[in-house]
Amino acid sequence: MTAGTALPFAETLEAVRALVPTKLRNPRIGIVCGSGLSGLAESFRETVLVPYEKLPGFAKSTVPGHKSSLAFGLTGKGEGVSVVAMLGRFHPYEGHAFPTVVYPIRIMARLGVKNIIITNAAGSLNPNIPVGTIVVIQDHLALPNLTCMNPLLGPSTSPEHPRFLPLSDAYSPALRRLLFLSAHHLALDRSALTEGTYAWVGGPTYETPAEGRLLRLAGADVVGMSTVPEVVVAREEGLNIMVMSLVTNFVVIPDRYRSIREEVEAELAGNPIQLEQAQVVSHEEVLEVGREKAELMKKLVESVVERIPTVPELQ
Ligand SMILES: O=P(O)(O)O[C@H]1O[C@H](CO)[C@@H](O)[C@H]1O
Ligand SMILES: Nc1nc2[nH]cnc2c(=O)[nH]1
Repeated sequence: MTAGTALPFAETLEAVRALVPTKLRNPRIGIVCGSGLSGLAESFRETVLVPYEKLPGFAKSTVPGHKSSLAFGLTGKGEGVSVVAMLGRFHPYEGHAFPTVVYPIRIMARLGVKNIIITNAAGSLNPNIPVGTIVVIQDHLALPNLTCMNPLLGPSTSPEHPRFLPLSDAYSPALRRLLFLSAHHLALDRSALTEGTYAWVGGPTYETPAEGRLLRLAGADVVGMSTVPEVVVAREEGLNIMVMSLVTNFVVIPDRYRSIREEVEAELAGNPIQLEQAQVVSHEEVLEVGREKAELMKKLVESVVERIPTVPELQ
């Protein structure tokens, strides 16, 4: 789908009606599983998996660590809470146009979702936020949005949606509060969960040291290649939003560059030196940390989901 193409909402909703039992098809809570985090839906009960290929308007996720299905199910104690999870998302760098990237969010909203928990894997730009930390996002910095790469570009999708959407209040304080309460009830170490700002970049290349430094200087704590288009559209659809970034690696920002000139001059002077080699990040490393922290992320998400029905402003 490209900007301006009519979106096949009616067909997608009809497919959900045909494939998902009544009890599960109008969830109030949506979850987006980031790289390596599809396990967030493993503890759902009565799960019905709907492959994206059966949903008109959906693409296929091509990134390792992203499955391509919606999982409908129940979570929490007693009767349980009805939820839907995206096992795999679409990123612009895969070649998907913005309307495709955010289409599942618009579908969730039309199914009845009011609260959305978006997860991702991200690189840390902040020396005080080590690998393995979960960062609840308080704000974002989206260089693409500032340069005419905004998911809301193009004709308005509906007269009900504001053309000029404010984003200063995008991240729900009530949901974030539930996350910290959950961390307390799960007796999580205080250092396991922190607050920060997410920088969205296009990818698929990881940052150069200079780019990492720029984002850090601009106030970002973590960086990734997803999430912000989903947040923007979820906000346009009127959803309450919480974003949890799992830090899977450090973005390499050396204090100083390795100087080849110094090395050559030292060698010529008979005192060879070898300065530190630059480190590099890999998607395998990203997925590995996702596996290590999957259980903790799942417990936190479950605990937040269970508490949402108790908060009047989230209904
Ligand atoms: O943001 P998610 O989808 O979790 O994935 C993150 O991990 C991938 C890079 O390793 C990128 O897609 C980045 O955005
Ligand atoms: N842009 C970006 N995305 C990531 N996703 C996981 N780690 C990273 C990273 O270091 N940079």
